[in-house]
Amino acid sequence: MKEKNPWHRPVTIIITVIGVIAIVTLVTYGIVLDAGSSHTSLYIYQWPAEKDNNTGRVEQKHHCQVAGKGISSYTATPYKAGESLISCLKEAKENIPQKMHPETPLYLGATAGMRLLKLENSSASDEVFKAVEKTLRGFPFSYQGARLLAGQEEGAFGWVTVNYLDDRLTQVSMGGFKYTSVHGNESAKGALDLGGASTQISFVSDEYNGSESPDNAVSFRLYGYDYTLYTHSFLCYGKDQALRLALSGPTAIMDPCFHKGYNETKHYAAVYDSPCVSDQKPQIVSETFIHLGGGNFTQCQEVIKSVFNFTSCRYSRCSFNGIFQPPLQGQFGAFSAYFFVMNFLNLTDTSVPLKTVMQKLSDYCATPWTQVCAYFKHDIPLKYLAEYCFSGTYILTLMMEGYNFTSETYSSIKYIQKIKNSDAGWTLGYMLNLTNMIPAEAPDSPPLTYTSYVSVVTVMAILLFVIFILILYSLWPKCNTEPKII
Ligand SMILES: O=c1ccn([C@@H]2O[C@H](COP(=O)(O)OP(=O)(O)O)[C@@H](O)[C@H]2O)c(=O)[nH]1
Repeated sequence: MKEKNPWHRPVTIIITVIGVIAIVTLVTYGIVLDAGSSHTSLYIYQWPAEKDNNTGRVEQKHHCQVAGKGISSYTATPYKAGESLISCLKEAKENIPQKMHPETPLYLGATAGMRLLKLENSSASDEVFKAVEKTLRGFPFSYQGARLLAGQEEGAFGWVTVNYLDDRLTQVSMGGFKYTSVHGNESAKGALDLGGASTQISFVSDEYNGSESPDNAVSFRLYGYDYTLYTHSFLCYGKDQALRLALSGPTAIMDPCFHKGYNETKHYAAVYDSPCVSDQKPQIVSETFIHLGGGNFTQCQEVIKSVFNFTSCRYSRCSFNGIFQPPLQGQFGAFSAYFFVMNFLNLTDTSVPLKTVMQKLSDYCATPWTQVCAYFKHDIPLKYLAEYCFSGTYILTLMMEGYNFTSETYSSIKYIQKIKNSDAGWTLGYMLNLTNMIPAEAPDSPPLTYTSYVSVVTVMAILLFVIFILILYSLWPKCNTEPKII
């Protein structure tokens, strides 16, 4: 009889061990599309399958930016809103193993652009949603719906994302000794989100329990702690709509928020075709106007202040437009356009005194347009480049005048784009909520990141393998052993 190859057994063991690793490191995926006013982004999240529903740390695996404008811009040709998503959905197919496609939840949430479209033309908004749904259903994922997020949800889920990624929600227990690392109101971080059409502020305050202005309250129980979050979304106060608010009115032509030398002929329709400003359209025959830059930060601040209403407040305290806001508390993470703008302006360092930040922005606004263009035109589209003086001034005015930050509390704000490789924004919080991934009660074991989890499993598997080999070696029949004659 042919003698068995002695290497068969180790090979079998290696294959078994690899198989075990493959099973225990199975990954679950989720996809969320953020259909914003200016553009749509697709995010793929991943987490260890076996930690589903527990403390498994969800991480962003992939981000795809849909080409073109936001879905709300396709009112004339709604099917194109659906088609615009195809290339990112194809990318998602490539980034998620095929066998996982049917169990990968797919969500789309639309924000302020679609809120405005719904106000303006509800049937057009329905058509866009239908087109988008048709495309999403055509992909092999588990379609979970395309819907309009309320401003309050956008704010609250942004807050959940920031605090989840920052590990500010969990209670850690180690070696039987349970201690609270960071938790509750004292250490939760506020969230400031600036979009194109709306802006959100969300934070917990010891002085807010939801009894005053209950519409601003969202309550959660997360990892054993109760939170009553204050949140408000200001529709029309995203940076693109705020620019329209600032441009509208008789003083629009010489604009201090644009650089000196900026001179563009623009259509009135492009400014006024939004429900945020449509009632302010001037009664003039001309279709166009000349937009001239004045490059003056102080005057720009005055123009921007005029888009906020500080006169009426029926609560104990307000931010602006008669909206209640409790006293600011703790640290804040400012993301989305807050980051894009301040990063471009090189002003993300909030340890720099506010006075210096304002001086730098003032110098930037005073830079002639020809000089700005010559310096940046190869890297940044001119339309965006022209708006950074306005956007930076808007951000500082919104924070200081609108939300009541002071030169002392300005340093409590951190401009952030990503936390641990995941983008800050509402999408992760939305998915965590819909997949019930954050337990109401505290878990027993400390959470591991996916990478640490895989590392631990791999080290354990290698150890097991080494032990197997050692046992095998000790039991292996020794070929050179002399046969004993009894
Ligand atoms: O690299 C970028 C990407 C976006 N934006 C701006 O950030 C805002 C993002 O708005 P979005 O459409 O995401 O949000 P929504 O209005 O729906 O809240 C828009 O003003 C964009 O022009 C930017 O300045 N730089």
